Amino acid sequence: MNDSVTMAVCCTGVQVRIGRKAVLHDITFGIEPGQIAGLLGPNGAGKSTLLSLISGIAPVETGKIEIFGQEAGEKTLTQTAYLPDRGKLPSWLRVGEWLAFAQKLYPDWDVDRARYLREALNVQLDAKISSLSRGEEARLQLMTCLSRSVPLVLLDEPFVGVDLTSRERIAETVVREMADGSRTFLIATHDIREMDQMFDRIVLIDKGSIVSVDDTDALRSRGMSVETRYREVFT
Ligand SMILES: Nc1ncnc2c1ncn2[C@@H]1O[C@H](COP(=O)(O)OP(=O)(O)OP(=O)(O)O)[C@@H](O)[C@H]1O
Repeated sequence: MNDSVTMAVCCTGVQVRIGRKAVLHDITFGIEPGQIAGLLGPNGAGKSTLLSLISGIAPVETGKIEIFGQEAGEKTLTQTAYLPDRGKLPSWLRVGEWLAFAQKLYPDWDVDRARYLREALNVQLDAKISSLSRGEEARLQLMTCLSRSVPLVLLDEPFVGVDLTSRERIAETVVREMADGSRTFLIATHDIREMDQMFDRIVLIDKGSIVSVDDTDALRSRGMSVETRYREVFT
């Protein structure tokens, strides 16, 4: 970890219990500004729980999470765009109506970027949200999230239900979106192959504990891909 820069995300000793179950244990890691980080691990590892805390919508009870040096919570909501794993869009609206609403809802909405993403992700404006397939709704949700010009983007399983070629196209689109290095991304995903080349850092988590944090340059210099590292740690 580079101590001379203010980290985009800095988690220190974060613990979470849900009921009697310990879900996160002593989570400590950092993501530097401009990095694209993958949060990877098996089902039930604690990825969604951790992302919701980093997003500021759920309170941190034990430990500390800082977003660009500020404690995660209400004040950092304007700095993060969060795509939750089970988010739902208002089904009674048409896509165009939803996007017009989102533009008013989010002061940081970037009209040009939204137009570019709508075309790149092939989002149809006149469809009713209730009539969208799971993959079409996932693309609309991703588009909504990426159209905001916040410095930190948190994506929880952005590709669920999305077919292979769309996934690859979205990965390319997301890369292009990310390429200027001005924004930091933390992405929880099981689609490691499509994202392999994008990650600068991977945070591997299992049973609520961080198992490893690796910079992908260092992995690649050892001849390892993200996938081979994942298999090494988890099998
Ligand atoms: N509301 C809840 N009540 C009880 N247990 C919960 C609750 N939410 C999460 N958990 C438990 O916390 C653990 C972590 O769940 P979480 O959804 O964060 O994992 P995940 O890594 O995102 O999993 P997946 O890859 O399957 O989406 C799981 O064991 C889950 O059963």
